[in-house]
Amino acid sequence: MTGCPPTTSPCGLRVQLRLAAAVPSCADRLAVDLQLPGRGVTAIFGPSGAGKTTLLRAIAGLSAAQGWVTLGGQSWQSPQHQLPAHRRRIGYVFQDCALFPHLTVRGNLRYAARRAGDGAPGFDAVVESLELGQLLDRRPQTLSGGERQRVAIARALLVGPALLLLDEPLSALDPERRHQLLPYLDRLCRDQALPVLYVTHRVYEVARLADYVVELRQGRVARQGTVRDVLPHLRGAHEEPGALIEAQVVEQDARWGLLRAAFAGGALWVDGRLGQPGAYLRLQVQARDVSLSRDPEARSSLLNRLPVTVEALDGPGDGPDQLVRLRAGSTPLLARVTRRSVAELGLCSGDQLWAQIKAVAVLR
Ligand SMILES: Nc1ncnc2c1ncn2[C@@H]1O[C@H](COP(=O)(O)OP(=O)(O)OP(=O)(O)O)[C@@H](O)[C@H]1O
Repeated sequence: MTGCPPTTSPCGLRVQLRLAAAVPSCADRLAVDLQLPGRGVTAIFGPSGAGKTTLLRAIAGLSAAQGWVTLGGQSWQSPQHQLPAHRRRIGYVFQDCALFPHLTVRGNLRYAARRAGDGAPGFDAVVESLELGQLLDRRPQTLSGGERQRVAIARALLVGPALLLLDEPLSALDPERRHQLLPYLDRLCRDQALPVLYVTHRVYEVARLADYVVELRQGRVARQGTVRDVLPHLRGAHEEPGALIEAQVVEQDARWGLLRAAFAGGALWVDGRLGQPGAYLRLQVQARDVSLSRDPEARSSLLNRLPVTVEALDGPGDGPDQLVRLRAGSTPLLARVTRRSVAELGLCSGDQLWAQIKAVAVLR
């Protein structure tokens, strides 16, 4: 990183930070230069040890990183001054949520509400939005993991933060509870007119929640951009890579229980129970659910076929499969096919093909 001050943007979160390694001969633990949107969810994605928590703590002023942090044109940190952590108007939800065990849920929330700054949401509104009314008289140790996380998120919101930091808020939960909490998080993040940084190492959570993505590796930014552009490049442990399509429902087929959702690269039929005409849907198509054909007339049981252009072929790995990067219009898509099929179809970048899509998940 250079020693130059970043150009400040009137809105958005500007972060240019460096945190030296404990061992002087080693590379910095963190060195990032980010210009992030002023609202919506930015996923901070990366494997264990990539520096995700280190980045959040540095932005919060909880570790002695050097550089600049500016939010909405207001400087929180520069080489000349450092706003202390408690004056940064941050709501921070940790992996293990750390509620006060001697206080009830109400007591925990009231404690946060007393620290509320100007423009903080009201107690009742937050309790309602996270459906905590039935839990107010309970103590944290009597709550499920998902309920505790909802309380922790409510507590962070009650402070009236200018920035919300969520550090793997679902990681301590089993898959079912994770699934239950995701809609709360989704709604909450969309309702807030503030930037949310959401740390995760799960591609599914990125696809579900994020607008913008920063991929970290070894304390450096490996990739950043809109979720649509970055998602097909993310590899989570035991997760199939895939692409994200933002589409609008343009037709309802009541007879067969289907909806047609259109986007710049074409249209897809999806489960008719998952939306209404006119609704905007976020769709995920996994690489293993996409096959390729050169024949525009190929008869098949698959309803969804899109004209695509081959953008690139990922290098073959150890196994028999290969990932083919495609574009449907301007929308990235990904197909997993066998290396044998790549050879038999003679696939090269620039080729125009048909993508046949076996399954489309409606994320929201
Ligand atoms: N207090 C510390 N002192 C020195 N090194 C640390 C400290 N805390 C973390 N590290 C190291 O910094 C690197 C980044 O750690 P960090 O906790 O930010 O990763 P992470 O991406 O959040 O990982 P995880 O997903 O496992 O939580 C790791 O190599 C870690 O061992």
